[in-house]
Amino acid sequence: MTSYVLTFSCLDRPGIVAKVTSLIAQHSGNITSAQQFNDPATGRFFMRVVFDMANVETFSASLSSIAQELSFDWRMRDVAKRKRVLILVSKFDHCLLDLLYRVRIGELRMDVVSVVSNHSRESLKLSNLHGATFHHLPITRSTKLDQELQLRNLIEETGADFVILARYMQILSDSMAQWLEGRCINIHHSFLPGFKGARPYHQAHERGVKMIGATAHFVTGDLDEGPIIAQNVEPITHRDTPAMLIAKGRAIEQRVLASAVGALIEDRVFLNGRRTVVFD
Ligand SMILES: Nc1nc2c(c(=O)[nH]1)N[C@@H](CN(C=O)c1ccc(C(=O)N[C@@H](CCC(=O)O)C(=O)O)cc1)CN2
Repeated sequence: MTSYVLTFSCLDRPGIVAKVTSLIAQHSGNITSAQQFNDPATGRFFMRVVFDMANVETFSASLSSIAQELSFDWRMRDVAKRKRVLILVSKFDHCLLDLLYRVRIGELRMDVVSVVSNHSRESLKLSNLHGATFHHLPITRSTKLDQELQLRNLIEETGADFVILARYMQILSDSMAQWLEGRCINIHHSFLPGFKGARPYHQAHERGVKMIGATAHFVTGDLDEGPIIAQNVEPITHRDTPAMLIAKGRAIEQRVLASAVGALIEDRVFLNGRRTVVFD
């Protein structure tokens, strides 16, 4: 018996759940988890179903015809098939190392196919990458498009399902962001929409806020504007200098990114226009 996760979304109407769950039962499947959301704002319906089934081929064929009838966009995969992830990092490696540690202890069940940086491995003092290959792709304003072409080739060669910007401090071009639509996420070191840009902790200190946070979001051509997947905050005080905010922020960034990556690789995240649906 194999465990599968099926995710789909479509325009909402009566009978969708009944059709899909009956089809699973007709093919001797056993549903072990089911979550759904009807968005009154967009009229869209979202569902994630995990089920055990011996022979999925005939089920998949029948589901295709229902999908055509209900014009829904669906994906299904064997739960045991691990997602392949490429991680981009610049100078600060705390989010990268946290993800690699969570993979090593089995918390994040994914394969890190490559770690890519615009800085050299020596300058990053990156010792143990737990088996992931490292690629140094330097970038300047004049070499940006060439560098992005190298990055595209690497993403294709490694068969990465997702790209994670784990404090990668270069802005991806519109064409690169478009090519990676729905499969590239970034950890921004502020509670968006506040303090976009490269130096959010200094902006936060300047503004005198009493909470700082971090935001994991899909990457789009609009800087720090992509659909949000996860956020978290922590209180700070007038005693916190920008350097102390940067230090306090590391742990927030790490847990917010890990939460978003976990949801992504378990197919619990749906794009819903400028927003997301994230099932527990
Ligand atoms: N197309 C996108 N690319 C990136 C996004 C995004 O949302 N869309 N997020 C950034 C990450 N980021 C904040 O989270 C960020 C990174 C870099 C900058 C910035 O101004 N960079 C300067 C250069 C800075 C440097 O060299 O240190 C620049 O590129 O001119 C702002 C925000 C990752 N990419």
